[in-house]
Amino acid sequence: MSESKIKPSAAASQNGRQSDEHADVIALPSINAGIEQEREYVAALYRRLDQLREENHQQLSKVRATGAVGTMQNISERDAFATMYEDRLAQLSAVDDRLVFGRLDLDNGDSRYIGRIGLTSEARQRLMLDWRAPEAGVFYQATAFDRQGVRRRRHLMLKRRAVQGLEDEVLDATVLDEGTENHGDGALLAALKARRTGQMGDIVATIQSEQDGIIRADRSGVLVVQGGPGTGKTAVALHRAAYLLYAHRERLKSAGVLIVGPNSTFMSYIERVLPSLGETGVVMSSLADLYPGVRSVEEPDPHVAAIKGRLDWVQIIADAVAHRRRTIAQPRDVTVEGVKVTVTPKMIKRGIERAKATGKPYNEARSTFVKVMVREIAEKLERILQQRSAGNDADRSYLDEEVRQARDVRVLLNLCWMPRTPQALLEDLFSKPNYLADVAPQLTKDERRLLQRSPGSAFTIADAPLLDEAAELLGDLDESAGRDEIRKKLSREKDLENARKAVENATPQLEEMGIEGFLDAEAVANMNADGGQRMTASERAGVDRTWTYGHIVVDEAQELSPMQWNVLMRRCPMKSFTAVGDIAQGSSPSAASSWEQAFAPFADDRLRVEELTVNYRTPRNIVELAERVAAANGLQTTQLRTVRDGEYEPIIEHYDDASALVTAATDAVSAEQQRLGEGLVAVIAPVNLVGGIRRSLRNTFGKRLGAGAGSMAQDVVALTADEAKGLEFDGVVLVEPAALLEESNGRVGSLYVAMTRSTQSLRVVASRDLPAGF
Ligand SMILES: Nc1ncnc2c1ncn2[C@@H]1O[C@H](COP(=O)(O)OP(=O)(O)OP(=O)(O)O)[C@@H](O)[C@H]1O
Repeated sequence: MSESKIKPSAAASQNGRQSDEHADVIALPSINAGIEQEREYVAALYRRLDQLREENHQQLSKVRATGAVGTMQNISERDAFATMYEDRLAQLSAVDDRLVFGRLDLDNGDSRYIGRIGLTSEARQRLMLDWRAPEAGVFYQATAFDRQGVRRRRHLMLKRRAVQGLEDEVLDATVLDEGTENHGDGALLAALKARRTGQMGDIVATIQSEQDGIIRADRSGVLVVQGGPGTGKTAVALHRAAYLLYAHRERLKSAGVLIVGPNSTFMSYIERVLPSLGETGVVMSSLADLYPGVRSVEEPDPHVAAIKGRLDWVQIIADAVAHRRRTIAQPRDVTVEGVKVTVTPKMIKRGIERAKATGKPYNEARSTFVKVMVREIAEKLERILQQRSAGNDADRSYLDEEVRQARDVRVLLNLCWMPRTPQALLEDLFSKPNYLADVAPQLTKDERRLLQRSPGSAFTIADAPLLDEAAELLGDLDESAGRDEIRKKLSREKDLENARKAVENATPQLEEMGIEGFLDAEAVANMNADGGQRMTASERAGVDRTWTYGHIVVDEAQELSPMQWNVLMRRCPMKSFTAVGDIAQGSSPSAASSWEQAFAPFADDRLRVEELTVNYRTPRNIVELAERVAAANGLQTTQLRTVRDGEYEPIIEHYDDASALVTAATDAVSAEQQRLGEGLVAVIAPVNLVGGIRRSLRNTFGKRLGAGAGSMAQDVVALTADEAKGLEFDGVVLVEPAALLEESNGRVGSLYVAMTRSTQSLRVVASRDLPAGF
């Protein structure tokens, strides 16, 4: 370990709050410290961060240098520790930007700094609290009416590592007499007005009290966060994931947390938030990736998506699987080694019943069926052979294998109990109309016709939950899978035991390095599993369909179909969920009309609904327009309070000719960029126009045209209303709202979503009459 010590700053020593006897004790600046003293303290925090990094780095090099020698246990311990140091290094780097953001001064004279992670000095003096620690909660919760022992809350506003400003909220008036000034909510406003980058940022410095209550809410049951656009639902959901990982690290680190969002653009948009909060081990999945191993495409027909979303499929798939098992109507002869053996319907029925009685999934039970049938046929064959050889008792132990290999037998057993993959089962269902008709009487003839498609068609997002359901009932195709499971379980128990010992041995040293609680036996064992392939829990969970998570966070939850919920419920049998969304923004064909309805089949008694009511994103003038349009088209929205009035009035441009729209949209982007000075501008357009608009934007803006949510360097994007879901931009150009309304079959949800994506300005470009409410 390095010998460097953090020296108290001159300024900090002068105010004398802490003794200077120990070289590595850092004195806290006094309550009326100015920016210079805070800078000194912040610099000391960064020195400690750098020191920890250096120590981790050295440990990692040391561990790596030991090479692959020693016992298996030594090697797996070494790998586990290497992974741990790598993870810790990644965490220490990810929190570098704006490491600390707050300070609390309390009635009892104590001061606490609040930051992205907890830090202590080498002498175990607490330097900074993790924002998720129980004692840090008052930073977000204290108000002038309910001070909770807080005299003053100070926001430290950093750019990277540099303190750029301070903002004080004095909750105890006597502090004002000590010369401190009181300010409003400048830190929040500065965050809200900041230029958007195409990547969501964290809000850890300015979480509001209603949001904090949700973030720290109990883990059990289903917590639904209902809120209009821009109320911080996504932000709250991600901070809650980070909070739960901190508060329940033991359990969640090994089981993992899954975050589900609507599409891959959205997943990339939010992917940096958790690392910036010091958390890297979560699994992110869009609805398209719900079934590991199958990359599904959009479902082109919304009617088909609606049909496939119904919970009826649980029964349909069960019947479809059962239908693949059948007896024979008449006895059948099979030839083994030139001898004819008659297989009766009764024998097959007995075999099926015995296999079903194992309670195993279809493919796994099939091996019992095969075993039983092979034995019965072999016995019959043996009797025939005995008769032929007049009771001569030859060794006939080879007969089972002969029977198993016989072509006739294989054909017959496959006919009665065909091994099936989920993909093949679904392909059959959708390409064989009679099969579907047999097993899906719940669907009308027209509905079944809509589902028909040719074999080999790509699987769609709406198929993923059906594949999952089928996989659950079919089980593993590989007959040795059961044995593998047992082997894996035994070796895991051994891994866990080894890991426990390793962690115990290393704990004192780790604590000194500030890695307390960062590692548990379960996590080490996971790293050791899979033949030394170092997979973390999240990596394993992401590829394993049967993995069950400790908690699942679902964004845009109003869009999920009952079948999609069905998959997620299976992935978290504890039913520990955070689902955030807005019923009014629902646009998918299976969108829920109430949260109670969405969860009724799964968790109705464990449902808690919390509401967020302040729109932090969109200025008042744009929100009012969006709410007017929603109301005029029959959509009930909750009235939102807004934080800002809006500097720019919405502009509406009308063109006589639809052919002018592409150029008009391109010009509108330039006009918005001029109006805003700088910023990320998105064109949100009907599906049939967006391609042409992209081409035109490419001609005008070249490389500045970005894909997805945009980026710092790419400040122009063009998206459909669906793609824009959950994203935000400094300026929005909305093209032909009447067509946006039409393409979602008159449901105004998508148009409402599109209108509320802007943080600054909105410009509408239209050739047709505007929908009611404009
Ligand atoms: N407490 C806060 N401090 C700073 N910014 C905040 C805060 N709460 C929300 N925001 C910002 O408001 C914007 C909207 O947040 P978010 O995307 O989480 O809202 P949402 O409710 O999910 O919106 P939508 O339903 O429209 O997609 C984001 O830029 C977010 O960073």
